[in-house]
Amino acid sequence: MKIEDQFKDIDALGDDHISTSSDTPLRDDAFVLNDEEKIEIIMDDVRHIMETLGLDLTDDSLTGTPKRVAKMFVNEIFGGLNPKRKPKSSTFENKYKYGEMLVEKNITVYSTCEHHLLPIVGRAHVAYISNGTVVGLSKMNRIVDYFAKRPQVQERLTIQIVKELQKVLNTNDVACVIDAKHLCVNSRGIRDIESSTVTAEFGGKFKEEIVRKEFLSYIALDTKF
Ligand SMILES: Nc1nc2c(ncn2[C@@H]2O[C@H](COP(=O)(O)OP(=O)(O)OP(=O)(O)O)[C@@H](O)[C@H]2O)c(=O)[nH]1
Ligand SMILES: [Zn+2]
Repeated sequence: MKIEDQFKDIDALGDDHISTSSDTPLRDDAFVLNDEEKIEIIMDDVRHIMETLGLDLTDDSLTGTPKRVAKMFVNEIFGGLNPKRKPKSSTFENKYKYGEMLVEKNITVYSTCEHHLLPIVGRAHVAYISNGTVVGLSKMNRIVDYFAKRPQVQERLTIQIVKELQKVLNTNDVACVIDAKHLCVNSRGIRDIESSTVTAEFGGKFKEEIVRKEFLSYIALDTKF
């Protein structure tokens, strides 16, 4: 597929092409290969890593691992790199004139640290104040999951979720707090199993102290996983 054609696809999905610092750093040719082609190449790469480590890939427990890992990378844990997987967010008119903030808390986050390719596991709490548009609740879970399914740093994940919801809801009044454990900190390196990381992005009215405090009061008791 020609690069211009890929961009047509992405345009159809409503992605911006002016890359900003909160965008995942992608190469210009990121979508030249299709998913099947990527799986074939990654399979060879994983096999190479395993053989270099001295593993015997003829063992019946190991023989399927390269293909399994390649499929998992492309279709699952890094599936959110492909804009074709971006969830379509159904929105509705706020006919009932609900004027307070809506908070969806304890959204499960499974992501992958882009520095070590180890899991990030936690909870996202998302809030918005309607500007006349309402989004289906599950779409917020789907947006969190879509951006989580990329190599990530937690700061960028938090910002990407807020920016996407601001676009979907046509308002700046969106906030997200994520509390997550990074296995690169918990299971290796410093091996601090207790620590977790909190990141926050407050847009529009959520920058006002009183609004921010209300949001934080709703989630305060639930930052657990
Ligand atoms: N800011 C930020 N840092 C992260 C995130 N995930 C992992 N890191 C950090 O990225 C850093 C990478 O630092 P390096 O010194 O290159 O890696 P390292 O030698 O494996 O470091 P140690 O983990 O301290 O052993 C580490 O300090 C990680 O804890 C994240 O989401 N945000
Ligand atoms: Zn890491």
